Amino acid sequence: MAGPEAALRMVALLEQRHQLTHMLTLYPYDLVLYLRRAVIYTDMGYPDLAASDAFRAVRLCYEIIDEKAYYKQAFQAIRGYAVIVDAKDEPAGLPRVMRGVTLEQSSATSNDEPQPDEEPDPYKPKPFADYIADDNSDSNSVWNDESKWNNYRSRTDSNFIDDPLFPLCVKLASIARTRCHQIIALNLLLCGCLGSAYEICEDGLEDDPGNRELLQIKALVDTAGRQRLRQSGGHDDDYDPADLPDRGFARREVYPWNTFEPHRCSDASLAFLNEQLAKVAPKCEVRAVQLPVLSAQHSSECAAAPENWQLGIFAKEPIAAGEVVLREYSVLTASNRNKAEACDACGFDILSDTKNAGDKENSSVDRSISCNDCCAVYCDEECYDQALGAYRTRNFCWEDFASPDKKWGPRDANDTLYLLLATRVLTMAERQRHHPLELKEVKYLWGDFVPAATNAQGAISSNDLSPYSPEVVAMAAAGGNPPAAWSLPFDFTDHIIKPLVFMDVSGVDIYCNPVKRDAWVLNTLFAKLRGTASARKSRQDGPPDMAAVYPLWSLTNHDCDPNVTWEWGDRMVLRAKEERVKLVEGKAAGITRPGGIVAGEEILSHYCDVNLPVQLRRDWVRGTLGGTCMCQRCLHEAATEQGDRKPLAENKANPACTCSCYK
Ligand SMILES: C[S@@+](CC[C@H](N)C(=O)[O-])C[C@H]1O[C@@H](n2cnc3c(N)ncnc32)[C@H](O)[C@@H]1O
Repeated sequence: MAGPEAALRMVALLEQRHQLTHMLTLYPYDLVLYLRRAVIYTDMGYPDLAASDAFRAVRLCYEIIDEKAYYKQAFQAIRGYAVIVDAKDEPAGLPRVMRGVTLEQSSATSNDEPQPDEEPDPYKPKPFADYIADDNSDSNSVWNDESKWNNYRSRTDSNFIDDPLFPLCVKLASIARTRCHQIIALNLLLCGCLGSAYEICEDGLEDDPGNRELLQIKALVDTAGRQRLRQSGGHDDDYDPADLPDRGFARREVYPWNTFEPHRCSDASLAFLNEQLAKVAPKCEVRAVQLPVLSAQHSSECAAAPENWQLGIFAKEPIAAGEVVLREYSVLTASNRNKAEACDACGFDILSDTKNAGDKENSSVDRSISCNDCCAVYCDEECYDQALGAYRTRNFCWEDFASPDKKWGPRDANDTLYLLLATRVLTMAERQRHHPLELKEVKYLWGDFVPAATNAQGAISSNDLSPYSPEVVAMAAAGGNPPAAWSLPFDFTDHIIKPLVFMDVSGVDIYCNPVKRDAWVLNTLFAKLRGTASARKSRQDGPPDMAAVYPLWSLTNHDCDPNVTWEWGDRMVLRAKEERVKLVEGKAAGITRPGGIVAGEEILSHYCDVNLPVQLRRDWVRGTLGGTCMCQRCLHEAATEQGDRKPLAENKANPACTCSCYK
C-alpha cells in the first residue's frame, strides 16, 4: 500500500489510537483496551509500543489470576466483558482481539474440567468455543459503542468474591494472557529483541503448553538467532538460546500524536531559552543555526552535506581567554555508585573532594547532609532544597529503586545511567505534577529524531499480523533485524519492564494516567537523554557511573577545535580556552593560537578528546554526531593524512561519495 491509500489508513489508525487512549484514561484497568491498542500499534508499525501495551495487559491478567494489588479494579473491568459473553446478547461474543485463542492444553483450563462423577457446576461457564462467533470484526460491536458499553459496566458492581461470573472472568484473563504473550513475543521479534522474545514465548508456553502461535514465534526467533550467528561468522552448532542478542531498535521520532514537542527554532522557544540562558551565561544567546546532516558514509571530500536547522549558543559580546562562559546547575543527574559517595541532587563527588579536607566548616564531607530516611547525601542545604523542590518530598526518597547495585545485576553501564536519568525525570514529573515531556529541563532537549516517513519505510505492519505472515518469516530468516532507519536502542527490560517496576515500587499507579506514563513518553525521553547526557567515571579504569543532563550546556555544538573547555563538578562550567589549534597545512596539531571569543562567534564545545588523531576523534564522536565529523579541523587533517593537499575551498561535492552530498 502506498501514497494516498496508506495516508488514509494511517489517519484512521491514529483516530482509533486516540479513541482507545481516551477510553484508557476512563477505564485504566481494562486489559482488553490495552490489547486492542497494542494491535493498532502493530498495524501502525510501532512494535515496541505494541509490546508495551500488551505487557501492561498481561500484568492486568496476572492481577486477576494471581489476585495482586490491582485485582479488584482489573476484575471489575474484565467482568464487563464476562457479562456480555455469558449473556450471549452480543453476537460477536468476545472482543476480536481475544478471539481464536484456544486453551485446550492449558493448565489454566485443565483444572476446570469436570471429573467423571462430579456434579456439574451451574455457574461453570460454557465451553469457550461457544462464545466465539464467526463474525470477524468489531465493527457495530458493543466494544465500539461507548454508551452501550457503559451500560454493561454499570452491571459490574457485584461483590466479586461470591460472583457467579468469577470463573468466567478468570478464564477470560487466561485467554487474554496467552494473547498478550503472543503479541509481546511477536513484536519484540520485530524490534530485534530476540532474547526477550524467546523468554516471553517460554513464559507463555508454561501457561499454555502447545500453543501453536507461540511455538511458531519461538521457531522464528530461533531461525533469526541462528542466522545472526552465521552472519557474525559463527556456527549453528554453537547456538544457545541463552545467548540470543537482545539489543533491538525502535523508531526515534516525534510521534504523530506527540503534542509536547516544541518548534525548537521558533521565536517563542528562543525567547524562553534565552531567558534561561541569561541566568547562567549572561554574555551568550541561543540562536538557530544550520548544521550539516552527518552520516556514516560521508568522506572527507564531501564538503557539501545537506543541512538542517538546529540550535547553538553564540557570544553576544567578547569573552576573554580563560573567562567563565557558562555555569549551570542541574538535578537531572544519575549515579550508579554507592549513595553515600555523591550528592543525590547534583552528583558532586563528595567523598573524593579533598579541596578543604580537615577544614570543619568548608570541607565537602563536613558540609554535606544526609537524608534521615535513606542513605542519600546532599552537598549542603542548598542541594537538599533543590531536591525537595524538584523531585523528592521530605518523607519519600525514591531510594528503593535508585540504588542500582541493590536491584540490578551487571549490565551495560551507559544503559543503566540512561535508565536512571529517565527515572529521575519521572520523579521530577510526579513531584512537580507535570507531564514528563513538559518539564523545562526536558522539553527543549535535542532528540536526534528521524522523520516518521523515513522510519515507516521497511516497517512490517498489518492489523492481522501473524507469525505465519511471509514478511515476518522473511524478516526472521534474514536475522530478525529491524529497519536500518530505526535508531533508538531498544531493550524490553529497560524501556518497558523497569520503568514500570520503578513506578510501582514508588507507589505510583502504573495504569492510571496513560497519557503521562505511556511507552512513547519513555521512548521520547530516552531519545532526548541519549542525545544530550554526559557521563563520567569515578575510577580511571571503571565503567561510567555518573551521568547528568545540563539542558543549556547541551545546546553547544561540537568542534575538534573548540573555543571553550569544560569542567564538571557540582556545576557544569564552560571557560573560554586560553589557546586554540592553529590550522597549518600539514601540521594541524601542536601549533596553537591565542584563545578568547569575539562577539557573534559560536560557542564550540568538544564531545571527544581533541588531542587524539583525526580518525580516533571521528570514531569517538560518530555516535553523538550521527555521522563522520566534518569540522574544519577534521576535514583539513583527514585531507592532509591522505596526502590530499587541496585547499579546503576546493573540496566540493564528491561524485564518488555514497552519501547524499552529490545527489
Ligand atoms: C547535544 S546536541 C547539540 C545542540 C543541538 N544542535 C541542538 O539543537 O540542541 C548534539 C547534536 O548537535 C548536532 N551537532 C553538534 N555539533 C555538530 C557538528 N559539528 N556538525 C554537525 N552537527 C553537529 C548533531 O546533530 C548532534 O547530534
